This record gives sequence, C-alpha cells and structure tokens, in this order.
Amino acid sequence: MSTLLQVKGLRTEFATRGGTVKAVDDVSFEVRPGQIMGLVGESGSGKSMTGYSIMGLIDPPGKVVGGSVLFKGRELVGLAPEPLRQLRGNRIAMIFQDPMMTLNPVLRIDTQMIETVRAHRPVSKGDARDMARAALVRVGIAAPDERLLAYPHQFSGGMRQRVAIAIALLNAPDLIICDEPTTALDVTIQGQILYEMQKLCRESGTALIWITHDLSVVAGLADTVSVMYAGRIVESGTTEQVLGQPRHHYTHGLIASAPSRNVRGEPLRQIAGMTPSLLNLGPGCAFRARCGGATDICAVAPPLLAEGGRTLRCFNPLAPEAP
Ligand SMILES: Nc1ncnc2c1ncn2[C@@H]1O[C@H](COP(=O)(O)OP(=O)(O)OP(=O)(O)O)[C@@H](O)[C@H]1O
Repeated sequence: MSTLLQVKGLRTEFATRGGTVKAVDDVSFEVRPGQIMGLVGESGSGKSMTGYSIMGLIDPPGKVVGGSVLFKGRELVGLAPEPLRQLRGNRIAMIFQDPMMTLNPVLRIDTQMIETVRAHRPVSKGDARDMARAALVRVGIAAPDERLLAYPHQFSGGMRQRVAIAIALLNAPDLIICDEPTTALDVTIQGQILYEMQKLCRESGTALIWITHDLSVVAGLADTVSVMYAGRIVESGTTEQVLGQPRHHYTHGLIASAPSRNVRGEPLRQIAGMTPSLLNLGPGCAFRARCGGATDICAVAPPLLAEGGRTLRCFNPLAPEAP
C-alpha cells in the first residue's frame, strides 16, 4: 500500500548551556493511510519531540537539523511557516496530553470549531457549525447543541479532551499525532476514547501516531510499534512482533516492567539503572549500561538489522522464540 508519511534520518537538537541535546537522533519510520503506529518509550526518550518535529512545532533553542519528513510526497522539513500552518489542523492534526494546548479558554467551543473549519475551507458559518456539531457527536458528546455554547472551563477533563479530539477531526485529516492524550484521564474514559479513535480510523482511513509510555495502550490499539530509547528507535515492527516477541533488550525490559506484569506480593520489576542524559551521547548503544546482553562491541554504533518487517538496532539481540 502507498506511504502517507515517510520519516527518514530525522534529527532534532537543542542547544543548551551544557552542550547539544540530541532529542531525536536519526529516526526513521513510515506510516500508511489508516495505519495506527504506537511510538513508545520512557519519559525523555524523544517521543514528543519526534511528533513536534513532524508538525514543524519545534521552537528555539530546538531545531530540526537533519533528515526528511515526506507527507504525501511533500517535504515538510524546511517548509515555510504559512504552508505548514495550512497543513496543520487540515491534513495533519495533533492532540496533546493537555487539551488546553488546543483549546482557547476565552472562546466558546462553537467559535473555536467554526474558525478551525473556515481557516481551511470556504464554507458558510452555518455549514461549519453543522460540521462542528457532527464532530462532537462522533466523539460521543451528548447534547452537542448545548455543548457548542459552552466555554472550555465548563467541561470536565475527559470532556475537554474529547472536544480537542473533535477539533482535530473537523477537517478529516489524513494523519493525527496523539501525544499521550489519555494519560491524565481515568481508566474508563481512557478506554472509551481509545475505542472511539480506533473506530474512527478504521472508518475514515485516518492514520494515527499514538505516543505513549503505556504498553497496554498500544497493545490494544496499534498495528505497528516503534520503541524509542535516548532519541533513537531501537526496535520496530508489527505490534505482535514487538510486544509478543521482543528482540531488543530494552523492549523486553519495558514489557517485563509494565505495571500489569507485576505480581502482588513480589517486588515491582524495573529496568535497572537510569535513562542516560542526551547530552554528549556517544555513538554506541545508549542502553548498554543497563543491558544484560551488552558486550564490548556495543560501544560502537549498532547496525540496523531488518528481518521480516521488523527493524532492530542491536549487536546481541534476544534469540527469537522457537515457534
Ligand atoms: N526546551 C528544551 N531544552 C533542552 N532540551 C529539551 C527541551 N525540550 C526537550 N528537550 C530534550 O528532549 C528530550 C526528549 O523530550 P521528549 O519530550 O520528546 O520526551 P518524551 O519521550 O516525549 O517524554 P515524556 O513522555 O516525558 O513527554 C528530553 O529528554 C530533553 O533532554
């Protein structure tokens, strides 16, 4: 099938007093229309910055310093602000952990939604209002006419996030990047939103990149998973491959330490050691200090192995389990 988004060798750096932080370091992946990709990793691994880099939302002292982001064949790296703005909220949308990154606290919901539609297409206010109403219904908001007249502070956290999702859906984008949008919500609401997002994607062919540290979320949602560590993707493949038979020691550690894998009465399992600083990271595997499989060779840059749709950056991967 055709490729919707092709990210190749993407690199984003922050100039800090202590030196250069390589937040996104040679990241590559592809997303097809309608595909749901999970981007997982611990806090600080570069997931959000990868999403922001694709969206052209990196602010100084950060900068995309290399690589390519092809969206429907068009290069987004280096694209001028105006054409980028036209793509955002129209063909590509982003949903943030905090819905107030999307919502304006002083405007009524109808005003915000109508403006979002009319910024990208020449429709009447009445038609834009109908589209806003339909989007609220799609995300499961009851009494949409009443809700359209409300201000963001009149909604609960879960409802506010639903409105932010409805705004992202307004112009039927080809791609939505979701940055932990359900993390702050209670488990029941999180489950409902995940279910609705998956359904919407399946129905409309919208592709999703779902950024999360929570493996249980991607297990039920994503078609493919990419695992990030210290700014790099260390393993990717189908969800079954990566979560069912991890080959990278870091992926294995993440799965083993997931809260759902812990047994009451036994000590909580964790990956030993600390995530490294992204300042002055050398070329070798950044996980080697915490890795049970590390050998001397891991001090040099690990090769990118590709096998049966899976990619892996490791000299000493875990053996595939016998079928
Ligand atoms: N303004 C900044 N100045 C310097 N470094 C930054 C800045 N913003 C981000 N970084 C660096 O980028 C790295 C990646 O951050 P990012 O937010 O992408 O991580 P993440 O995996 O999304 O984590 P989280 O789940 O906590 O959001 C951070 O570890 C930090 O070192």
